Amino acid sequence: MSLLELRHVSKKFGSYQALDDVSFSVEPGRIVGLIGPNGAGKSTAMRAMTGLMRFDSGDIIFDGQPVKFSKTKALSKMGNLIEYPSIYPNFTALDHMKYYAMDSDDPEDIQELMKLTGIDGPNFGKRKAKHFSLGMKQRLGIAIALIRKPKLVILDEPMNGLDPQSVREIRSLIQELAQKGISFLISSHLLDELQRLADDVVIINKGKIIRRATMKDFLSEDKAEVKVKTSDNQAMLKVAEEAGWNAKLGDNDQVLITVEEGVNAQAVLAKATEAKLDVLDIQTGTANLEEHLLEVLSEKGTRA
Ligand SMILES: Nc1ncnc2c1ncn2[C@@H]1O[C@H](COP(=O)(O)OP(=O)(O)OP(=O)(O)O)[C@@H](O)[C@H]1O
Repeated sequence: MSLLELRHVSKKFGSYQALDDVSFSVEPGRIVGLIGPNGAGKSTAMRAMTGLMRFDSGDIIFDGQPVKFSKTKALSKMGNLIEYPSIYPNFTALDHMKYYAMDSDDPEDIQELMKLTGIDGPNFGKRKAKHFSLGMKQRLGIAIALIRKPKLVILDEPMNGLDPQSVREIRSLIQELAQKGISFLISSHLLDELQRLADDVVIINKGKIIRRATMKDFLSEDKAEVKVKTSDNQAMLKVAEEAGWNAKLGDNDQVLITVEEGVNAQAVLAKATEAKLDVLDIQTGTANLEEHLLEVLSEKGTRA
């Protein structure tokens, strides 16, 4: 059974359709990336599924129970960092943990949790939150979200504003927690990061889900391409088109040619040489998440 399931969820703000028949699920122990351009409806969907916002129609089921606006029993097993837990400037990390544990009927062992999330180290100690870096606050936020022993943690842009070292640390923390069986639903603009982290992707645009897949399947949908840079890319494009190949100009001053039978780097090189073009660079590869995502969004004619 899915841990979280959205079934045909819709939400309008006035006449604006922010969520339009949204359905997707999060399976136990999976890290799911919720991806979409600005204004796509990611935060709205996250707020609906945590009971922070009313939705107009459809169902949201979490851990076997319907999610309704206002607190429900189910929500105690959902940790969310959408609306940040208040961080009090004069509290230490331990003060925060004690304070939020009081709120819970069955809190996780605080010392254990502080160790697990790395907020028990010398950097934290007696230091007050007003002196924490963004990365430290993010760790503390995750630790607070875990106090209620959640089965699902929802993170809206968890890597925002973090330096590369903190991004790495938060990534390994999430992976470690997922291995312990906690599911994550994460929205992020840092697609490289999601590519490394997420098991599944859900793509939303203009309030509609346009794709649900495992990250592996989503990336492998993308066809391999020969990426070639020559002394005259317009001429190279013409050569490729005359050969009947599927080719286009790429963003990065390259000609991109889809690999298919008889079309590979060697064949491209041969054609370029025949046309007396200097090949400056040639490589074969698949697009990354960002490139493939842009392609999917434009395919649907909904690119924002
Ligand atoms: N309370 C609100 N009242 C009116 N419109 C809203 C409200 N909240 C969100 N919207 C609109 O709904 C749409 C979806 O917003 P949402 O914040 O869910 O997008 P998002 O995918 O999270 O975007 P971003 O990546 O920019 O955070 C936007 O057009 C936004 O302006």
